[in-house]
Amino acid sequence: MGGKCGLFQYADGIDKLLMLLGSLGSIGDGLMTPLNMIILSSLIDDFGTADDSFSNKIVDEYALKLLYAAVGVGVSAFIDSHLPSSPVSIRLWPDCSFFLSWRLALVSFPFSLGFVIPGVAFGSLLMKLAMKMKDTYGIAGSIVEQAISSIQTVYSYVGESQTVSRCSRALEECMKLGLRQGFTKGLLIGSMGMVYVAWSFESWAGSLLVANRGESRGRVFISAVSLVLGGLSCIAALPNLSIMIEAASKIFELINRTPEIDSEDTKGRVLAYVRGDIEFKEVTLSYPSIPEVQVLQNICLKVKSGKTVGIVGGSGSGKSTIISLLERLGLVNQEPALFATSIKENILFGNEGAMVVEAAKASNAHEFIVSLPNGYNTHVGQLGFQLSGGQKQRIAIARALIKDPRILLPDEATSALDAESERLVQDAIDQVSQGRTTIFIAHRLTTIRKVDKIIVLQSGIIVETGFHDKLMQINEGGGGVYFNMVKLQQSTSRNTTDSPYHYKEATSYLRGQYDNTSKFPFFARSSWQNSPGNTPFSPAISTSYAPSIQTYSFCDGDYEYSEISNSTHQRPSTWHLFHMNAPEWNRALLGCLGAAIFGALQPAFAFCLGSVVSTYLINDSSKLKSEAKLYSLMFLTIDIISFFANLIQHYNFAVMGERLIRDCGYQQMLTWYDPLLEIECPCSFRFLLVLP
Ligand SMILES: Nc1ncnc2c1ncn2[C@@H]1O[C@H](COP(=O)(O)OP(=O)(O)OP(=O)(O)O)[C@@H](O)[C@H]1O
Repeated sequence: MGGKCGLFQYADGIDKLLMLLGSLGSIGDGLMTPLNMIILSSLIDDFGTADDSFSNKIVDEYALKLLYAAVGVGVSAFIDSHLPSSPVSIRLWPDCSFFLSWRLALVSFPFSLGFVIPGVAFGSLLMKLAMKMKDTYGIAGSIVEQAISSIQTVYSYVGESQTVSRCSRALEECMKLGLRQGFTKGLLIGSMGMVYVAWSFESWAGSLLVANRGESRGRVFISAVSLVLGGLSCIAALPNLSIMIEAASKIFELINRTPEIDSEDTKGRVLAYVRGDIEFKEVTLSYPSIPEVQVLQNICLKVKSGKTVGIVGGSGSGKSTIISLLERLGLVNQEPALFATSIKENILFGNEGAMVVEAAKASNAHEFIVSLPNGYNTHVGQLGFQLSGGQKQRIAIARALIKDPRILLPDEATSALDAESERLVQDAIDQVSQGRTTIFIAHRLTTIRKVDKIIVLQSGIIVETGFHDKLMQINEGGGGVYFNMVKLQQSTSRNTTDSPYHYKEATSYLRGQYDNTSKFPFFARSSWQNSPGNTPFSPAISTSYAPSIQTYSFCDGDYEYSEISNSTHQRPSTWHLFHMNAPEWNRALLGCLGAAIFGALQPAFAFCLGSVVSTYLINDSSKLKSEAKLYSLMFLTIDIISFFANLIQHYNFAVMGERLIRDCGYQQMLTWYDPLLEIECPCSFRFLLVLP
């Protein structure tokens, strides 16, 4: 344990001292109940043999003993680790029962295991179910998360019903697991009723020991109490122990992991000055996931410091792979990732105290930044969603520039932009690439006409090299690869400009097709134009729809919708909420019934337990035995009732809870389509009704 691989491998001296103090405290804390038990056993004996001499003096004596025990335990508990049940106390319970009455402890020991075994078995089953449920809820959650983060795409492809049904399928799976979990929980807590079986046996066996063997009444009774409590402590502590061991092994696995590429490794050559010359010498590369495919084959490429190179080629030809091999040198991605902070912080990333405005001016970003209400302090939002693609790219260029890289690698930086943004970004790149080695990847071949060298890639092989005019002159068999790419792009761009079929119309057409067939009322009114989700992008259109907003309620599996004012919506009446809960009434009643029965068993159990103590004090041994038998039978009856009461209670509440979670999740999916509505989800009221 204390060795290099043990549980305490990362503990220093202070940690070990604290753990030692904690352990000592734990021993003291664990002594509390056995000490009390020993004191109480004497008290019961003295009470049983009491005559008129059972005076205040004896009472004072026991009160003082208990006070001393309490002070000692209080001090120990203060320095204890405060685990719900420390291993020390578990260890002391059985010791105490053996000390008080070894015969009873010996014969009753199997009964203690009787409720430890089902506890451990059902407990681990519950744990497995909980892990499965976590994964399944994770799937449902990721569907929602993905849909929300790409809400515009979901809208424009009319993917609402598909997304809702995917999410509800995942939630159905969660519900099935939840029901199994409820049933197992019922079995687990029901099987805890084995504690009554232990009581049943111990009160009967104890009566025999008192009547036939003349054992001390107090010691026999308290020995039985210790045995039961010892078993219960085991059950309470086992999950803690297993969680501790499991957590420790996972943490150590993480700490001990040796990454293949260690970014903190100081070995290797550190260049004092990067001139900017790049050379690929017969580079061949395969990705580990597909080792048989050579993504780059025998690449030889020389770029002199300060020169510009353009890499072109079809999709999957290996352009980005070349750039990936050169990363960390000043990269401008296709989709630049901005951080959810201000523009200034984004530009400064990795280089505090640099000239932000100069970098923004050089990247053509200054003008648009100062036109924003908060200028350089404008928050760009998560991943920069509050900025246009071109604006993001110009900020990314400023960020790259601020590091003053010798090598700049713009990866299709202008591929997703309109003509005006493309011009601004291209100007920025042209400006900042002056005096730096720059390797462009561009799908729009017009952007690399002026570069010093163009590399044409096909399936990871360089098939042509040269500047634009030279490559355009290759005319073998209908032209070279680059020549054909340029021609194809020219004709495609002409066709696109001539086409009257615009994106918005295409989208409206697409939605119209689906809207007619949609089975959800939501989608019937959910057109591109009046969609509240579309508001930020088309305010003029959406305001004309604003006064009338629709909402939905989920009732007996059917959707109702009604028009309400967007400013006022009434809170539903309590009766209405009860009515909405109608499908759950029978489950709620059964669950409450189970809970009430189990609750009622506790006073019955307390009565039986108290009666057993009184019975042990009877001097007539045959009466003692017959009464003890009666209470023994009563404990058994309590056990059986408790098992079924718990099963009924936990299963029915699980059914109810899981249905509510499913419905709420489902309702949530419908609600988030309309960010403006802020409908209070009716199911949340149902939750509130259930939770108390
Ligand atoms: N991480 C990876 N694991 C396995 N294969 C990969 C990985 N990244 C890329 N590839 C494969 O390597 C090949 C080259 O990919 P690469 O991204 O370099 O092409 P590209 O020319 O940049 O394509 P595009 O123009 O579409 O971005 C492709 O066949 C791709 O499927």
